[in-house]
Amino acid sequence: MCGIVGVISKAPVNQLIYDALLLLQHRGQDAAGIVTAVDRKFFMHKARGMVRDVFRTRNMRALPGSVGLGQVRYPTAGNAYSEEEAQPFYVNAPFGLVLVHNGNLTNAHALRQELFAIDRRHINTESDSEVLLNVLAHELERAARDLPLTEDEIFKAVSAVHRRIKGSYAVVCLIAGYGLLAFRDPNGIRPLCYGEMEIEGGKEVMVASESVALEGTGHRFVRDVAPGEALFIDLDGNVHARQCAEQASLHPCMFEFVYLARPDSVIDGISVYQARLNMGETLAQRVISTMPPSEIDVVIPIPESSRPSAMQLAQKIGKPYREGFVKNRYVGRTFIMPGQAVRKKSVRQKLNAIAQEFKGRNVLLVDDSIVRGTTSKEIVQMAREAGARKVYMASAAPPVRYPNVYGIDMPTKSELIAHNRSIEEIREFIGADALIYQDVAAMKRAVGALNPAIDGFEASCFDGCYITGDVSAEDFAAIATQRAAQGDEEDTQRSRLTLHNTSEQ
Ligand SMILES: O=P(O)(O)OC[C@H]1O[C@H](OP(=O)(O)OP(=O)(O)O)[C@H](O)[C@@H]1O
Ligand SMILES: NC(=O)CC[C@H](N)C(=O)O
Ligand SMILES: [Mg+2]
Repeated sequence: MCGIVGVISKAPVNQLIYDALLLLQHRGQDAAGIVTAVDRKFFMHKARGMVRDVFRTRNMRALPGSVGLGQVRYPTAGNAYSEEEAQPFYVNAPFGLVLVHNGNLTNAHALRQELFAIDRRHINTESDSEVLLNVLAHELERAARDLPLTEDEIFKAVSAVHRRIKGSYAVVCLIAGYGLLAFRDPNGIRPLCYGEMEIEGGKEVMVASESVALEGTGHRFVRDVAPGEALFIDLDGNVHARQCAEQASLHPCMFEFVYLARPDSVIDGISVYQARLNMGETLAQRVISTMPPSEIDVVIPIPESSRPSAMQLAQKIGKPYREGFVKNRYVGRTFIMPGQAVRKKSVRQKLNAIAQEFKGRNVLLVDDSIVRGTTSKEIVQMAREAGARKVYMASAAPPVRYPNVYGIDMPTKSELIAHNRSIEEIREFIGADALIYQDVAAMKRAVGALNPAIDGFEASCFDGCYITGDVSAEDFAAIATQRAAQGDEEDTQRSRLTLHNTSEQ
C-alpha cells in the first residue's frame, strides 16, 4: 500500500507535503518522494527509506513552490531496492507530468508491450506506476488540441485511461503550469479524498489517501473522490470534478479496514476504528460459539492494529483485556516489509512479552489478520515461553486464502498460510491450542453496516472474487512472476539507469 498526497496552495508546500507523508507513513516504509513546482519547473527529491530519513534539511530547501505532490511507497510491482522506482515518476511530454500512484495494475505487462509497440514509449523500470504515467501522458497528448490545455481535454484523457488500464489506482498528477489532477479507479478500490483550508490570499486544496493526512495538517475534509471520478484543481485552487468512467461502483478494499489504514481515518464514510470494533464484536460471537468463555482468563491484543477488535471482543465475552506484548515503537510494520527473512526477524525485535500477564493463564491472543503466519507463529511461542497455560488465537479477519492483485503485496497463493490448509492445519502450524477465525459474510455485514451507500467490498483475498472481473490466468502469472524475480539489492542498483534521481550522490 502506498500513501499519496497532492497540494495546490499560495504558500510554500514542501513542509506541508512532508507532514502529510509522515501521517501516511504506515502505508509505505520503503521509499518516499516529493515533487514541487515553480511555474513550469519541477523540483524532485526521492529515495529509499522512511520519510524522516529521506528528507534532510538541504533536500527540503531544494523543494520550492506552492504546488506539489508526494508518496510513501510499499512496492507491489518492481521491487523495494530500486531508487528509480520510488515515486513520483516524471515524463517531459506532454506539458511535463509528475505522478504518484497507490494501487496495482493487473494488465501492466500487456500495457508495457503496447506502449512500446504502438505508442512508441519507453518504460525504464518494472514499476506499474511508470506504465500508468505513460498511458496518461499518451492519452493527454491525444486529447490536447490548441493551447491552453482545457479541463474537457484533461477529463477526456482520464476517460481514455480508465478504458485502457485495469486493476486498482488512486492517482495524483501534476501538470506543469496547469494544476493537479486526481482520479480513482472505477471500483473505488483504493482510497482518495480531498480537503480545503482558507489561507492568506486564497484557498489551499489537499488530496490524500486518508483523511488523517487532511486532519493532521489542518484541512477540512470535503469528501472522498468518487469511484471513476476525476478532480482537476487549477492553480487558483478551484476544484473541477467529473465522472470519467462509463460504469462505476463503490467497492473499497476490505484490507484497508482490517489492517492498512490508520484507525483515526474515515474512508468512504466508514470510520476505520469503528470497523475494527465491529469486527471484534462479530469475532466475539464466533469465540462464544466455539468455546465457553470460562476457559479464557484474559484477552491480549497483538499490537498494533488488532487493538480495537481485541478490546471490543474482550468486553463482549466479559473477560479482562490486558496489554501482554509491548511494541518497540522504533520498528516499523512487519507485514509491509520486503522479504520474509526480515519480516520474521522483525517480529521478535518488535514485540516483547510481559511475563506476568501470561504466567499460568489461558490467554486468547487476538490479531487483526493472519496472512503468512509469521507473526502468529512467533507470538504463540512467545506466549508459551512467558508461561501461558493455554494459548488460543483469534483473527478479526477471515482466513487469507487468495492472492491480492490490487495493491497488497501477497501475489502468490503459496505464501499464504491459509491457502490449501484447513483451520486445524493452520492451528497446528502456528502451534496454538485453538484457532478461531472471523467469518467472511459476518465481516462484510459488520463493516458494511457503517455505510449502506457502499455497493460492496473488494475482499478477494478472503473470498476469491476479483471485483474488476477481468484478471486472467496470464495476469495472475505475470504479477506473481514479476514479484518473484525481484533480484537482490546489489543486482538492482547495478541494473538501473538513474534518470531522475536527486538523492545524495
Ligand atoms: O501473518 P503475517 O504474515 O505475520 O501478517 C499479519 C500480521 O502483520 C500485521 O502486523 P504489522 O506488524 O505489519 O503491523 P501492526 O503493528 O500495525 O499490527 C498484522 O497486523 C498482523 O499482525
Ligand atoms: N502499494 C502501492 O500502492 C504500490 C504502487 C505501485 N504498484 C508500486 O509498486 O510502486
Ligand atoms: Mg500486527
